[in-house]
Amino acid sequence: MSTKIEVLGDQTTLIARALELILSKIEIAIKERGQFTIALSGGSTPKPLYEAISSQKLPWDKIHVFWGDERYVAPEHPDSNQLMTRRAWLDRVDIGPGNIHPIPTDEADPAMAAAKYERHLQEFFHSSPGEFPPLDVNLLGMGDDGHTASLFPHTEALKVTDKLITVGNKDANPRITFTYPFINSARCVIFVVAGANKRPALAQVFAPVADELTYPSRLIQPEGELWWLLDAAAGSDLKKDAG
Ligand SMILES: O=C1O[C@H](COP(=O)(O)O)[C@@H](O)[C@H](O)[C@H]1O
Repeated sequence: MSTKIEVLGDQTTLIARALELILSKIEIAIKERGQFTIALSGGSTPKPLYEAISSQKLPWDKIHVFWGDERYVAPEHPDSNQLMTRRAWLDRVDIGPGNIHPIPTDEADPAMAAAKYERHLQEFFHSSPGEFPPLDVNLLGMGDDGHTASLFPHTEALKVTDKLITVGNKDANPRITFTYPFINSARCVIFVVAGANKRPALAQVFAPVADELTYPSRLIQPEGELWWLLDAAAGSDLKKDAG
């Protein structure tokens, strides 16, 4: 694993750097493998990034978009990560429906939806149960409690290591989420984190010793590249080079 931490001045610089990095990964992936696969994060931080991506001229037919987590709500619900992404990015570009891979939220039981998305990923990547196929980029945010995707502190989802997708839990509300081993199988994981409220959790995520069940973002240790892109409000206490 190679870890790079970049502390950017403000949110505009942070988003510009995230865009630059993603564009470089798109170019490499399409050149080397003919397509680019990305899993997106939800929350508020990535919205301007998605807007910035939507203004690029890209080979949309070669780009496949997945989500790393989703609230268990209908796609038109204001809390839906899919809705936010569609409004900020996907509805603004000429990307075909076959390239958009939303997390299903219409099963009677969230566990059935998780299993359905897992099967969809296995079909897309031609992988077998137990295999962890690599996405080109897994974009992540981090909550001020140290959660990432919908891997919340001290929840059952943190124990799931034999699946790609599982059911997360936020204040007794189900969510669908990538498991941490699946996130770790990505070629490149990019955290984009902004705001002073993230500082205490970041200090624990980068501490030499801390509990992974309390700070789930510590579980993200991909074999490939790991990038932490932080604005100064979030990251000014951190050293820029983790080796
Ligand atoms: O709950 C969520 O929040 C995290 C962080 O969101 P942010 O608003 O602080 O940027 C996000 O990564 C995750 O996808 C989302 O479901």
